[in-house]
Amino acid sequence: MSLYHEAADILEKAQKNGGSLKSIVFGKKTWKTDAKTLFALTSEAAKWSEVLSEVVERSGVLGVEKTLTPTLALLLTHDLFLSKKGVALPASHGLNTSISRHKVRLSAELTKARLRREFATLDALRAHVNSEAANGPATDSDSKPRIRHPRWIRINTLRTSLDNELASTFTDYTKALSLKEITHATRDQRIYHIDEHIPNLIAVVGPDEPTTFNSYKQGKLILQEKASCFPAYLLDPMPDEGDVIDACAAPGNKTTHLASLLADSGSKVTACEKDPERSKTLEKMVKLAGAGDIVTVKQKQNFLKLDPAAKECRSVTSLLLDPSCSGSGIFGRDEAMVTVRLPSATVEAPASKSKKRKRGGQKTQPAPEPIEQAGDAITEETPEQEDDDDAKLKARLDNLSTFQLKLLQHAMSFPAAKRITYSTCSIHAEENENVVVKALLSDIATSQGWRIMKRSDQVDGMSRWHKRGSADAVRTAMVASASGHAVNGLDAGQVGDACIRCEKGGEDGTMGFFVAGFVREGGDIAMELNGAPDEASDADKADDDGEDEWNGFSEDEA
Ligand SMILES: C[S@@+](CC[C@H](N)C(=O)[O-])C[C@H]1O[C@@H](n2cnc3c(N)ncnc32)[C@H](O)[C@@H]1O
Repeated sequence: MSLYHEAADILEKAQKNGGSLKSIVFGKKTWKTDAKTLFALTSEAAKWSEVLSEVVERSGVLGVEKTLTPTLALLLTHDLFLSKKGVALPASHGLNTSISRHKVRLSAELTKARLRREFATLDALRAHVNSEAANGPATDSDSKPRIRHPRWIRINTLRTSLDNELASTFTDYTKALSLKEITHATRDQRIYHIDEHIPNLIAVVGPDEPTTFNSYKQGKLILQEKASCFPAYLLDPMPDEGDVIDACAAPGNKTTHLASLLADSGSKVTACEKDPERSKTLEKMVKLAGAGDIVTVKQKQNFLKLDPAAKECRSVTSLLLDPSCSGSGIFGRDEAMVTVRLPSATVEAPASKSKKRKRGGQKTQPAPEPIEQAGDAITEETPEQEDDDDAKLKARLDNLSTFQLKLLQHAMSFPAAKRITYSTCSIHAEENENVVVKALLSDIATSQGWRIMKRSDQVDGMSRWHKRGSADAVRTAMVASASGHAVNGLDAGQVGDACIRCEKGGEDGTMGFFVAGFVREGGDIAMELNGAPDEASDADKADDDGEDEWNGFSEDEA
């Protein structure tokens, strides 16, 4: 398959499923073309897709060229006019000739498309297209104002304070009283909003790139999605109560958040990270955030192999568990605001309007709606890999949730633990409510008295958060687990209400996210300290066997 056929495949998938280009390209290892080349071409073509679809449709080439699918025509037109190297095929290649012989007609349509948009030169149009891709168009396809995804910035109180930053880094910014002012801001406005749920978190919009701020470079500001701040805040580690483990820690956003919550308390955080490369990033992040005195990084540490009965674990009263997941709740920085719009297959050549036909096996269909992939920088997990079919997705979710449950049960086996948070940036119930219900019904939970942290027992900002877990998903998991209709004496509605969800995109300005808290009343040492519980040994054994381990989507340090 050529570069263009593979690129067409990618764009069609992105357009059909709304998936991210990055995950489609890099989630598959069997491309014939170099993945970077494919990503470069498809992301450029996606940026230009609205203009080029118009050009291809109006030129009528699709009505006369049998070998060209709409997507191939768009890609080839892109390279013909907009790539420095031109079409990456020999001049005699069928695809090249099928587009090149319409160069004059296509060029005229490109000029008309530019003039309709009131740009005097192609360079001016290019600048506009690049800016729209970076910042998002001002309106949706139906001319409604587009919801902007804020940049969420956590003020690192280990190094600075909210007041200091507002008076320095954000001195040119105006305070917005509601998040809506941020999500509906115009592109040139500089505004901040102090979040009403998470202390020391602000939402920002403006033309400046926060990674260029000095405060960011000095570790005073941490770019962290709002939802990603929920787990440490929900865990609510009590100063002087005991120590905390961050079980799956890299790149370290939640680790440094925990450290800031525990500053001056005497309690310590142990951060485990299994992956060697990500361990280095974690170490760097902890240092930059000024959290080195509070956090001990255990590089290359598989959490499942940490012995809960070991002396170093006896003081651990809280655990934060944020394992690898499908990443289905997130969107990638690289494709923020990209719209994939493909030409309609039904367009006919002006000269032969009666000769309507299908091309390249592609079904004739109405012009597809643009798909927005709005997003912001996320560094903790890469976006979801595209699954070709439901069976593959199911298998992947089964694999992930088995691993996630194992980690959660291992966390429950720490003898002095009183609180655990479990979180994913997944939208799938399989990784969320299902795991929670299975964990609550497991032997380790029932024997050690683990319960769900009820909404009424949650820290203020989290009990006020409006979007809760799915009662239906909890009910389904209860029925599947043959537990009847209650867990911990709570019905599905109450367990669902104890779980917290965030929606991907929309007025909340969040990514798709899930978090649940677990508590153990009393929380006293409830087992023999010189022997790990059976579940832990089983987990270790499974890990040794290389089974049920998921390593798929955690490499993103971009
Ligand atoms: C979703 S990311 C964590 C993001 C992190 N909590 C943050 O907020 O920056 C999951 C991490 O867990 C690591 N991981 C996966 N399995 C692990 C295990 N068994 N033990 C320790 N780390 C693990 C992955 O390598 C990955 O870095």
